[in-house]
Amino acid sequence: MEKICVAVRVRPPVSLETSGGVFWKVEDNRVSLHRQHDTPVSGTSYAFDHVFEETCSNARVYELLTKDIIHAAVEGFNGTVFAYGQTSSGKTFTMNGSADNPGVISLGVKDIFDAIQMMSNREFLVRVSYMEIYNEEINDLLAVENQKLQIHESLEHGVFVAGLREEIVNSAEQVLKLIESGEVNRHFGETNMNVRSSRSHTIFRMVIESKGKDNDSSSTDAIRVSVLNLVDLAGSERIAKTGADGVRLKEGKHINKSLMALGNVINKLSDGVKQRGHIPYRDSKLTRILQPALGGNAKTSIICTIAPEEDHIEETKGTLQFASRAKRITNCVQVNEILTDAALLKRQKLEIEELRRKLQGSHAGVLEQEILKLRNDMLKYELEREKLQLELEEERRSRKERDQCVREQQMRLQNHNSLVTSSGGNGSHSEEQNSKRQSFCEECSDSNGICQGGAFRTPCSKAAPNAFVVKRSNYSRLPEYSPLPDTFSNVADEDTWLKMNKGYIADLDSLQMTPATKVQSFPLNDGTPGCSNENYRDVQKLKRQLENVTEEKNEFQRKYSEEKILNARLTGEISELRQEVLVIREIPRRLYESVVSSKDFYEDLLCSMKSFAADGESSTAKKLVSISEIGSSLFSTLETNFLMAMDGDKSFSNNDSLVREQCKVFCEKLKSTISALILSEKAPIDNKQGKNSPCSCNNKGCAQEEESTCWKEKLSSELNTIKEKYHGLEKDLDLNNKFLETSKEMYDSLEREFRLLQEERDSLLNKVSESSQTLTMVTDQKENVLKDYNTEVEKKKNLEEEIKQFSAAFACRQKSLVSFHSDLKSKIEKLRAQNPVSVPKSRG
Ligand SMILES: Nc1ncnc2c1ncn2[C@@H]1O[C@H](COP(=O)(O)OP(=O)(O)OP(=O)(O)O)[C@@H](O)[C@H]1O
Repeated sequence: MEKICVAVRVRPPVSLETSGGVFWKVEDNRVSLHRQHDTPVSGTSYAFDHVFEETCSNARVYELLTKDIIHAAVEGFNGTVFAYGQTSSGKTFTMNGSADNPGVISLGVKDIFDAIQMMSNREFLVRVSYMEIYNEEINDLLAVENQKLQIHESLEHGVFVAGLREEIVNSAEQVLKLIESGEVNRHFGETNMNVRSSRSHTIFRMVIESKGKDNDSSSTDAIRVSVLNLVDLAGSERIAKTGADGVRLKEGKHINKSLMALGNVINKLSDGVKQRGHIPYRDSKLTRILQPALGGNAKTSIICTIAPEEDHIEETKGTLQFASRAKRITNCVQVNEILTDAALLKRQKLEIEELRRKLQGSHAGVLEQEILKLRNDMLKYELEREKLQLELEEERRSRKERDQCVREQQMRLQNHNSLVTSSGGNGSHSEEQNSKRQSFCEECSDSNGICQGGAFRTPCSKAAPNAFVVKRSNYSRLPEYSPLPDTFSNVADEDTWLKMNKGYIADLDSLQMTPATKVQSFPLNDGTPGCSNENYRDVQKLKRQLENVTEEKNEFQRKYSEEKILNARLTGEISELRQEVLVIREIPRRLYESVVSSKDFYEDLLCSMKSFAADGESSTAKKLVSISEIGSSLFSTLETNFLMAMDGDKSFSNNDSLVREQCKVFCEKLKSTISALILSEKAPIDNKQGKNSPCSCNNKGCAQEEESTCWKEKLSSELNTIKEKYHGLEKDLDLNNKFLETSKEMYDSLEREFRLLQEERDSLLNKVSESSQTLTMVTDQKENVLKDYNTEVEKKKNLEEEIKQFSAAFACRQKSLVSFHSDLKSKIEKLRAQNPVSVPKSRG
C-alpha cells in the first residue's frame, strides 16, 4: 500500500500590490495563513509532501513530485499526475509550461525515452493518446472526428475509452509534436479570471509495454504493461468572479460538477477502508477515468495550485482541504506483469537449476537423493497442476458451449420476436434492425470474425516498429477478446488475480455485459448440461409451427388483398351502373311528361276537330268521338305505365302488351277515320276544284267549305305528325324497356357477385381471427420458452459461480504449490545448513 503524494504550488501574485490584510506563508512543506504582522491565523496551517513557493520552477516540481512516477511507469507501475486548483492558479502552467520553463508533461516524456534508452535488456512499445472531457463529453484531441467517446470496462484493459486514437511512438520529439497538434483542438476560453482558461479536463496518456530481450537469460517472458496519465484539470470557479455567461457559464457548471464528483471520491477514499463504503466513481467521466489512480493500482501525485491573492482565500482554503483529504488516500501499487504459462514454468525451472548448481560438488549422496525426490514431487505437482488446468479448460469449454447454447436460444427468441412482430403486420422495423446489426458486425469483424471496428478500435493497430511490437500485437490479440483469461495458470493467487485486474475486482456477471461482439460463437451441443434435447426440440417445434402459421397468414393476407382489389373494382363498376340506372330511371319521367303534353295537344286537336263536325250525327263526328275515346284510353294507359315505371313498380312492363294492343287499335281507327275523312271530303273538293278552281264565286257557303277543307288538311297533317311522334315514342319505349331489362339483369348478377364476395371476405376474416388466436398461442409458448431461457441463464450464473469457486480452489492449490516450494527451499536450506558445502565464489 502506498499513499498518494500531494504537493501545493503557490502561483506568483498577479500584481505586487498587497492589500495589507492576510497572506499565505510557505515554510518547508507547510503552508499557512498569516496576518500582516506575521502572526498565523489559527486552523489554517496545512502540511504536505511538498510545498512549492512562487519562485519555484516547473523543473523542480517535476524533479520532486513526478520523476519517480515517470521512472516507475517505465518499470511497469501505473502512474498518474494531476494538477488541481481554482481557475488561474497555474495548473496549465505546471503541466504544459512554456518554451523557457517546460512543464511536467514535456519533462516527463523526455525522461521516459531517456529511461527506455538506459534499459538495454528490455524491448519497449510506447503508445500515446490525448483526450479532453468537455461538458461531460470525451473528445479525442489527436483525432477531431472522434467525439463523444464512451467509457468501457474489461478484464484486459480495466476502464478504458473506446475508440480513442493511440499512436505508437518512438521518440520524445514525436510525442511532443502530437501533444502540440492535440493542444490546437483543446477548448480554451476567456474569463474575467484568466484570458486563456482551460474549459475542459485534459488527459495525456502513455501506455508503456516492455519485455525482456530474447537473448537475456534472466528474462522470464513476462510482459509489463503500465499506464501513465498526466492530467490538467479545468479549474473550479465562482461564476460571480469569472463573470461567465452563455457558453462559459454552461462550461463552468460542468467543470464544477465534475470537480465536485472528484471531491466526493477523494472524501470517501480518505475515510479509511472500513468506513468508506461505495465509492462514487461513476458519478462523472473524470472520476471513472481516474479510478485506477484513486485508490487503485497506480502511483499518484497531485499538484494543488493556489492563488496567493487575498481575494481568493476561500477558494485556496477549499483547495488545501481537498489536498489534505487526498493525502490520506492509499493506493495498492503493483508491477503490471502478464505472465504466460511458459514464463511461470521458466521461472520455477530457473530456481531449481540455481539450487542444483549450488548443490553440485556436494558428496552427500543422501542429499542428492533428497533433491531427486523433491524434484519428483515437483514434477508430480506440475502434473497435478496440468491435470487441474485441463479440468479447468474442460470446464471453460463447457461454459463456452453453454454460452453458445444460450446465445442461440436468444437468437431463436429474437427470430420468434421478429416473426411475431412481422405477423403483426409490420416487420420492417426488426428487419431494419437486423440489417443494421449485420452491417455493424460486418463492419466490425476481421477475417477471424473478431470485432475490431467502432467501439473497440483501442488499441489502434499500427505498423509495428520492431519485432517486439509484432510479437506483442500477436499476443495482445489473443486474450483481448475473451472475458476470462485464457489460462488460470498465471493466476497464482488472489493477489495476482487482483493484479491482472489492475486493482479492480471484476464481477463475472458484469463481464457478460462486455460487448457481445467479443464473445466467440460455438456450435450447439446437445450434451451441454442445462440445455436439454427436449428443450431444443420444443424450440424447433415451436419455430416450425410459427413458420407454418406465418406462411398461412401470409397466404390469407395475399388473398385478402387480391379480393380487396377485386372488390374495389366491382364497387366502382356498381357505382357506374347505379349512375346509369339513375339516368334510365329518369326516362319514364320524361316519357310521362311527353305523354302528358301529347295528350293535351291531342285533346285540343280533337276539340277543334269536333267543332268542325257540327253535326254530331255525321259519320265523321262519330269516328272522331271513337278516336277520341281510344286515344284518351291509350294516353291514360301510357300515363299509368310511366307513373308506375317512375315509382319503380316493376309490374309496369307486364302492361306492355295492353299498351301495344291499344296502340294498334288506335292506329287502325285513326287510319280508317282519316281515310274516311279524306274519301268523304275528296269528291266535293274535287268538284269544287274542277269547277270553281280557283274559287271565284262570292258565295258564303263556298268560302266556308274552302275554310273547312283547309282545316281538314291541316288536321290531317297534324294527325300524321302525332302518329309519327307516337311511333317514335313507341320505339323509344321499346328501347328503354330492353335497356332496363339488360340493366336489371346486370344489376342482379352484380348483386350476386357482391354477396359472394361478402361471404368470401367473412370467411377470410374468420381465418385471420383464427390465425391471430394461433399467434396468441404461439406468443404464450414463446413466453414459456423465455421462462426456460431465464432458467438457463440462472443455471449459467450458477455455473459461473462454480467456476469462480473453482478458480479460488485452484488459486488455493497454487498457493499450496508455492508453500510447497518454500517448504522445499527451507528443507534445502536446512539440509545445506546441516551439510555445509563450499560454494564457488562466482556462483555465490
Ligand atoms: N508558477 C507560475 N509562475 C509564473 N506564472 C504563472 C505561474 N502559475 C501561473 N502563472 C500564470 O498565471 C496565469 C494563469 O495560469 P494558468 O492558465 O496555468 O491557470 P489555470 O489554473 O490553468 O487556469 P484555468 O483553470 O482557468 O485554466 C497564466 O498567465 C500563467 O502564465
